[in-house]
Parts: sequence; C-alpha cells; structure tokens
Amino acid sequence: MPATRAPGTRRTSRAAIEAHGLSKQFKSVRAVSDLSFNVPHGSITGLLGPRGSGKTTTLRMLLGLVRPDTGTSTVLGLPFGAIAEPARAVGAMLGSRGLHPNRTARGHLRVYASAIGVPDDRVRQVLHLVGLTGAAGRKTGTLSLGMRRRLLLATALLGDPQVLVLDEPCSGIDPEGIAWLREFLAGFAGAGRTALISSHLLHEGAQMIDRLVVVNRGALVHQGPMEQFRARHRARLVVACSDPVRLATALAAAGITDVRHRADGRVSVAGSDSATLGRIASNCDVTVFGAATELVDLERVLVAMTSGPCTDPGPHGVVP
Ligand SMILES: Nc1ncnc2c1ncn2[C@@H]1O[C@H](COP(=O)(O)OP(=O)(O)OP(=O)(O)O)[C@@H](O)[C@H]1O
Repeated sequence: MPATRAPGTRRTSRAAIEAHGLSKQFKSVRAVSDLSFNVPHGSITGLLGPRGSGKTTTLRMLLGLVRPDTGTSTVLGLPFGAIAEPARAVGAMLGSRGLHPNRTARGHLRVYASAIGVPDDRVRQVLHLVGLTGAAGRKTGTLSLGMRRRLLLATALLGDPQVLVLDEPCSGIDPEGIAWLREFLAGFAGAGRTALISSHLLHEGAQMIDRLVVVNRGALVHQGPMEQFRARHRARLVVACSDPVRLATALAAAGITDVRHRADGRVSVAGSDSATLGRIASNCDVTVFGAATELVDLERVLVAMTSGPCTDPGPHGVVP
C-alpha cells in the first residue's frame, strides 16, 4: 500500500484532515460546537467521546454529508466536495448498514467496484486485505457482525484511498476483532496513509491510535499525541520517607522533576522506578519507609474528561 497522491488532491505540508470551527445544530440539539482539530498525515487519530457527543456528525461534515452551520474542513488539502475522485482519496465506513443480506460478499464488492470504476481484480485484493477471501461466496446475511464490519472496511478500501474514516469500528466486535483492526490500521498508517476513527469505547479506541481528539458535548476537550497523553498520565511512585523535601531536591538534581507533595506527607514521583528512587534516597540520607506504584487507568482519565464540563482533567482523571 504505497502512499501516492490521490488524483485530484493536493499533497500539502498541512494535515491530512483539518477542521476549523465546525458547528452543527439540529433543532434544539447543539451536536457540534466550534470544533477545530487536525489529523496529521500518517497518523491513526481517534475521535473519542461518549455517545451523542457529536462524533458521527463531525465525520459526516468532513465527508460532505452534513452541511456545517459554521466552520470549514479539508481532506488532503481540499474541501471534500472539491476532490476530483473522492473514492480514491478517502474510504469511509459510517455505521454497519449498507449490506444486502442475499448478496455474497464478493457480489457486494463488485457492485461498489463498478460504481467507482475500479477493476474487478481489486475485489479479490480487498477481500484478501481484510482476511475474508474464504468468505467471498457467503451471503452477507450469514456473516458475523465482525465479518460484516470487515466487508464494509473492504468496501472503503476499494478505491485504494489515502485516508480512511471509520465510524465506531470497535463497536460490537470481540477482542480478537479489535486486535486484528489494530494490526490492520498500524499497517495502513505504516505505509504513510492516514486513518481517523471514532469511538465511544474509550479503552478500545485508545488501544489502536497514536493521536487522540477528545470531544464532549460536541466540543473539543483535548487533542494531541497518545504518547504525550500517556506520559502525562503515567504511573507514579508514592513514597513515605523521613524527609520529603530533601528527597524532592535530590530527585530534581537527578533530573526527576515531576514530584508532588501530598497532603498525607508522602511524595508522588513520576519517571522513576523504585530501585533508582531508593538509591537517590540513600545517597542523600533519606530513609524510605515504603513505596507503592500508583497505576493510572487511562480509561478512567478519558471518562473523567468526557463526563462533566468540557475540561481536560488533572493527571489522575480528577476534573479540577
Ligand atoms: N439528523 C439529526 N437530527 C437531529 N438530531 C441529530 C441528528 N444527527 C445527530 N443528532 C443529535 O446530535 C447529537 C450528536 O449526535 P452524533 O450521532 O453526532 O453523536 P455521536 O458522538 O456520534 O454518538 P453515537 O456514539 O451515539 O453515534 C445527538 O444528540 C444526536 O441525537
């Protein structure tokens, strides 16, 4: 899957997808509110948020299926409607419908291949890409939900697109299916292509992305690389010792600066293991009475970010 420029698009240094100030109101419901974010080339970006937080509406606006009240967006440098051959630029999977139950998997793909003008041989290729070669002759009504999702993914891949947009691809599939999708997306992005996936399953979604855009009630809560998010919310050592201030000074001198003094007199330290901490404490004559690792549950952090006011919570998922 080499990354070549899709016909009718501009390969710019800008992100593969850019949204600026998107808003959409449905009668009394403000589905999306002044939402701006970007999806860098080669990334697997997750649009994460609870049910009803405006993810589908956002994806539909990016794909020209819903007209925003305000704001603009581009895909591969152009508004979606201006892309000359959209199926070659963007493959989309929105929802799990769109399969005729009496049509075979192969038959379904042939219909779509013909609609976008790609040769029949591409049908064989995409069936192989999603691991459905053995099920090509089966009627779609007999396929499991996971297999139907893969068939829809194969449909999105028919045009050999540079960008994939998948709405809730983790929903209703088993852990094996999620592991498969994670591998697939890693390969897709590894070839320089870009994926934007939405998920209300924060844990499952977060497993397969390298960048996250978190929304709550239609508004942006956080965006950035997963690595940075994990680092910010990494595990900490909680230490009881004879002299917390002296220990903090010694840790800082050793380059370990993320140290917090807790109300109970203990210090909480990120970026160190207990052996290193013990050595530093011993070198500065501080006695360590006990140290415990405090693991951070990223899902809890994400839930906290999206369950209240639109605020990025502190490192332990506590909204200030
Ligand atoms: N066509 C529509 N007409 C009226 N209200 C709509 C329409 N589409 C979406 N909404 C409302 O807008 C809000 C955001 O919906 P949206 O489907 O974008 O959220 P979501 O984050 O994708 O949720 P889910 O995970 O449940 O799909 C919801 O309150 C929804 O009921």
